[in-house]
Amino acid sequence: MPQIPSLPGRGLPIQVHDSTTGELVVAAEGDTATMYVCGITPYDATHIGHAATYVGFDLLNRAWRDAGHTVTHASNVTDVDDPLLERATATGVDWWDLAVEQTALLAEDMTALGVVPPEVYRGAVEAIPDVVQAVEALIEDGFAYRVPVEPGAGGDAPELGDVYADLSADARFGAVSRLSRDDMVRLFGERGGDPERDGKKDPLDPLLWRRERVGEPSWDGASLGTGRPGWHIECAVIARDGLGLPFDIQGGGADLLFPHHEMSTSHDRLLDHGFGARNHVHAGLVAYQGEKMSKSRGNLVFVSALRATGVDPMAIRLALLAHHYRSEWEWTDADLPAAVERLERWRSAVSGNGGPDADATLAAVREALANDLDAPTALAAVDAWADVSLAEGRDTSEDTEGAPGVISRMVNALLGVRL
Ligand SMILES: Nc1ncnc2c1ncn2[C@@H]1O[C@H](COS(=O)(=O)NC(=O)[C@@H](N)CS)[C@@H](O)[C@H]1O
Ligand SMILES: [Zn+2]
Repeated sequence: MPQIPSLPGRGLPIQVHDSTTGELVVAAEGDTATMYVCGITPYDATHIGHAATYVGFDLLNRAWRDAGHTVTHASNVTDVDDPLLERATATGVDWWDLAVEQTALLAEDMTALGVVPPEVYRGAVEAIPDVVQAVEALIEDGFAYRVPVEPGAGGDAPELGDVYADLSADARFGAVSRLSRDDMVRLFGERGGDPERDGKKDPLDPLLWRRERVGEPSWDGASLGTGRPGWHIECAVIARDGLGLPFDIQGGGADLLFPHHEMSTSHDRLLDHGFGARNHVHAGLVAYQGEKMSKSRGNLVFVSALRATGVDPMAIRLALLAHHYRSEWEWTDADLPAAVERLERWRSAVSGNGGPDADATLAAVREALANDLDAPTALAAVDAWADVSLAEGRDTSEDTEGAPGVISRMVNALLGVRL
């Protein structure tokens, strides 16, 4: 757990951009601020896209603490899901070994990048008993139904069928993304859904429990029969159990708004008769070589590969912070040298005993972060302080004794950069 230095004074109430309304909202009203940030599907960890999203939400975590909130941050690892099984099969490795190894690599990379670890962190496999209970409750309430599995499916009592959520039970389905039905069906098909499956009441109905298939891992599903959890219900249950409902922020990259956050919010609404996340916040997707950095495309830049070159991970973090968390941007090989240079400047600027007054810079950084986590503006404020501190022949008589200490503690606590 990285130590977060205390700072003089207190930060402002943090406002973030809510994807549903497109407006700035106060991220947390109460003393305890709660956020669920979706974790990785553990293969191809940790690429720059993952890191940009997690550093983005780490800013919210840190700014919330500076504003006086107690933070409960929950997250998951999707350590069983079709893409993971497919990758394990394609590369001839055991899927569970792959999940364990990649989850450890993510943790190592996040630690190196100074990301504060979540208080609640659960794997899909570990959460299966809770998912089973939730799916049984949804069936009980008439909010879920079964679809017969194809002949030859494995497991006991295959006639029990796969379990799907009945979205018609949720009058507010669609309220999160506000997409057209056509867009929903298209995105659902592109991102792990099965709109064309026969026997479903509605093509958008999402899988809650997939019955055992020959060659696939499966677990005891009590009255559901053996099988494994669907994707969206996993996050709905881990968030509900880890944070309680409603929680303040559901977060992730922009590709999770639909279907994943729409569906998991719908499940929580049905499980808790009305609540889910108060607001939904999404990070812009990072591209590389002209396309979104993604596992399916394989155009990936890995944090661990950059670290292996000996570059300071704090420079990687600064390279990410140079872009607003919601912006879509392209990683280029020039990003890192620019960040290394900035890191070196900041380090030499705080190396003296005194320095220009730090209070105005602290206030400017707090104001920038309170305004939808505007890291680029915050970095510019520190750049300005460093420029004065490093200016040739400047008049050091106005120097404030503790200024460099305030700056380095602030850069650490609020930006997560250790100088
Ligand atoms: N190119 C990218 N730029 C920014 N964020 C990205 C990028 N690719 C993936 N992410 C984000 O990284 C996080 C993990 O992505 S993931 O490994 O595919 N895993 C999942 O989306 C699910 N395990 C969430 S429950 C998600 O929030 C996703 O939106
Ligand atoms: Zn999720």
